[in-house]
Amino acid sequence: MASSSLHFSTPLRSLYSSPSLRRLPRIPFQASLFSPQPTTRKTLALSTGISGVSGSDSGRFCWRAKASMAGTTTEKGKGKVEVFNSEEDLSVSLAKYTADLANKFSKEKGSFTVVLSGGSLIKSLRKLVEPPYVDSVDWSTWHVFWVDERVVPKDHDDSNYKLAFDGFLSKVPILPGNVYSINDALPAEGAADDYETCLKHLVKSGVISVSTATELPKFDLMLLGMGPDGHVASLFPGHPLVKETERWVTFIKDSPKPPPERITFTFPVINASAHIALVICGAGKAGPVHAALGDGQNSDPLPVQMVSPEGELVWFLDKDAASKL
Ligand SMILES: O=C1O[C@H](COP(=O)(O)O)[C@@H](O)[C@H](O)[C@H]1O
Repeated sequence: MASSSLHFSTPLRSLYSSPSLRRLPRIPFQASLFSPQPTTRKTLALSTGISGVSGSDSGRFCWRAKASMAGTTTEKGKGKVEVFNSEEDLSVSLAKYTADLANKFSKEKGSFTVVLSGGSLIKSLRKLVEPPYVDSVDWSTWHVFWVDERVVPKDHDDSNYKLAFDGFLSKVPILPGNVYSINDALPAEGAADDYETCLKHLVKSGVISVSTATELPKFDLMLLGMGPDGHVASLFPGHPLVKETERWVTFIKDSPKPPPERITFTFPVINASAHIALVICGAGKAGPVHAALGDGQNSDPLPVQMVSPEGELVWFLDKDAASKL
């Protein structure tokens, strides 16, 4: 198959050349991150020292949209929400969440498929490449994908691959052949086609699970960021691509956020996921967070409001991002 993984022309590519597809990745944990906590207000409850969570998580708050509901689950479709005192606390918890899921899936099926975003998410993954996880995770089972990528060379500063490589992938022993980056030698449309073909091959070979409900690829975990305008992946508010239902991977040439040319997973694929972590920090993102998790309704939902996985949705928010809740 002519996968983008075969086309490593930059120095970085040589690190990940693969006999078959273009890949790279690896992790473990799972658990009761969201053990029931007493709430003190009807719509917003903050508590610390959640049972079953390590001391390093002591800065985490537990927020529930509906205090009347049992457990920590928010309103149907909105997922579980965790609010942290700081981005530092969030990154500690995100590392444990990711590592535990990797461990669970690796034990169950011998592999862990994880999808990365670009942007600030990669910095928030930094605890995963530190002890204890850097040594305890079985990185050999990891398969790494990107929910979106900018159509630039892999060694370009705008490349989501480069961002992930520099901040994460270069620090852990994920197998180069298990890292699936886009073919940066192709134009946007070709790169999207190529990546979709790559996914289809991996579904056929059993590397990526399949949703029995939709027959779409079902990734074990998607780690999504969100822009200040409420975009996720490269699906922007008001852009027709948010309504794409046929393609698994598509392209955009008029991204409102530079660079203009990108490829992106579509919502049907995003929402077929077994787990999605929405990782959002900063006061500049409080508006879209409020639109998604507050009590109000908007007739034209932001892309972040269209994230609704088959499986579990968990919001990892710092207190600034949650400040309007
Ligand atoms: O352009 C992009 O932006 C979003 C959000 O980035 P952030 O820096 O505001 O967290 C990111 O999730 C996406 O992958 C990226 O291509």
